[in-house]
Amino acid sequence: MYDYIVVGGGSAGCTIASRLSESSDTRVLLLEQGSSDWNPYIHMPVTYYKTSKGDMLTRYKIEPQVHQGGITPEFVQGRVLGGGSSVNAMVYIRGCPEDYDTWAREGAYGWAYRDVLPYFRKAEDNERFSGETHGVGGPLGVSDQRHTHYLTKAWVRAAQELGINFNADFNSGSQAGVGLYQVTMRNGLRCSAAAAYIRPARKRKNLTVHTKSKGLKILVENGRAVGIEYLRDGKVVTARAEREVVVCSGAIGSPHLLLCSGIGPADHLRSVGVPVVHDLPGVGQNLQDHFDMFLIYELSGAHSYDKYKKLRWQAWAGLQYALFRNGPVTSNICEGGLFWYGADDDKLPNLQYHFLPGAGVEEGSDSVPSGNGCTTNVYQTRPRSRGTVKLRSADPTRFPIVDPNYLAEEYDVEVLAEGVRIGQEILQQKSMAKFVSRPYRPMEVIKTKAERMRFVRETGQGALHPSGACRMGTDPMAVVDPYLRVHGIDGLRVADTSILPRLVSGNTNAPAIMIGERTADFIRGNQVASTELRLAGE
Ligand SMILES: Cc1cc2nc3c(=O)[nH]c(=O)nc-3n(C[C@H](O)[C@H](O)[C@H](O)COP(=O)(O)OP(=O)(O)OC[C@H]3O[C@@H](n4cnc5c(N)ncnc54)[C@H](O)[C@@H]3O)c2cc1C
Repeated sequence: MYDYIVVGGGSAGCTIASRLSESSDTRVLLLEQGSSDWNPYIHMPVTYYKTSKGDMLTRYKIEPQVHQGGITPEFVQGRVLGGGSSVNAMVYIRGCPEDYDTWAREGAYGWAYRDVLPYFRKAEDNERFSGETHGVGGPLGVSDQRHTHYLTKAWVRAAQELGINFNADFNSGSQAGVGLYQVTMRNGLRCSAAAAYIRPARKRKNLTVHTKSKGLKILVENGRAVGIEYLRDGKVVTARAEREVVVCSGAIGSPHLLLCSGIGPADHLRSVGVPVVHDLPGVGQNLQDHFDMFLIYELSGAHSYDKYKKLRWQAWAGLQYALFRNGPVTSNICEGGLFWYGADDDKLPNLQYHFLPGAGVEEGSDSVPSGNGCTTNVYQTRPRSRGTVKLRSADPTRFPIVDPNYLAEEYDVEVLAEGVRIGQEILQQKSMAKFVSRPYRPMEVIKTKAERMRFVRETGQGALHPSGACRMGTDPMAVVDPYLRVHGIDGLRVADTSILPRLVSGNTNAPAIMIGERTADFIRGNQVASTELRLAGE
């Protein structure tokens, strides 16, 4: 018997399990379907792209995308202790203050920027920044890049040559501008949620971590979650929770687990033969994701990390890392960042760029024929398109039907087309022009908006930031309330990126960890920090 069962050992789940187990009289079970994070490719920053080989990712087969001519782009999620934070590109971004203020205005009371900022700071151990916006001494190492490629610096200069301001801190509350990302690393190693939160807690007798353990069904008795049925070593076992079950199975895993447990839209559950435990129409709705465009270039020489594909360069970089813990092995590759404006009707930057001095690094992106390339990717930070997660079958070991419904809104295509235009212009500036021999994807500088829009529809793919399918709020379609308690079921919370009412303007790992910190505080009754939190009827 446990007090709390946390289902899913990703960014949010590791944070919650660690925080709850700080009280030695609290018994916590953390279940993770993937393996433990033993693989060295997780921890050496530059090898993060290698985590995509093997079984550290769940590869969802998404539905044919109606607004992309029926193609089915890649859609992966972390499947290992640490979840996304163990396989991601380590870019540390929180979104902008207005994201959270919008959540609060729309019914996620108590989640305004001033409410969430203390939790970003609580998590953070920033190497360079301190003060009102940043935290020092928290579990999550946030560092400057130990190695920045000269091509990235050239790209940062090129953006400035186009009239874009330099921004030294994208998390200051003002995103606009170009600069270098801070990264979730400590001492030249990845600082995943598992490394930051679980590793220091592993010795606690009151924390049990079961990897290779997949939650199949939340057990509900008399309207209260009392435990979980899960698969371990080929056997179905049951664990009971005296206080709460906290679902942290990620943007797809969490709605999937609720649906398999009979918590979701009643008609849909019946249609696949799942007995209805609680009719909650919003489960699986409101799925959103950033949508990435890749601009790939051939370089005139070995001016990028691509040269490290050769063994002799790898040996050299490996030696530098072994001796000094610095050099190219410490790069997260997504080094350069830019937030900029893609629509006249939006006062805030709504485009985010990542610059990679290399090609073919990210899921689904191409390398170049000469072997020496670089990549700019750009997504719209606040997409309007919405998709769904539904059950294919009542069998919880089968993948759900995931339809992100990318580009359903024409507005999204237009913003992205503008993103492509600006991205190509940056590469034409003098600081970059001297390194670039030709555009590779697309094959030329696109001249018209119509062609850019076609390029967006034909070549874009999800940016691996799915969110929103267990939306927080106080209206009938909301799945969890602002304390992240599932509406209508006692003793059950959902806490991860699936609760986002709207995607944040940027990468999603830091927000997931913030949600984890906040949830642990809610559970422990420390709700005073959110003075504005008022629930309808309370
Ligand atoms: C390749 C990649 C690159 C990315 N790059 C960045 C980046 O650079 N910066 C950034 O901020 N964000 C990035 N992201 C996104 C970010 O890492 C995720 O959004 C974030 O980690 C999500 O946290 P979470 O807690 O919501 O879910 P996750 O971290 O996905 O955790 C969910 C966990 O639950 C487990 N699980 C699922 N179902 C079950 C079940 N039934 N039983 C038990 N366990 C289950 C999963 O295996 C997983 O470990 C990236 C994501 C990916 C995949």
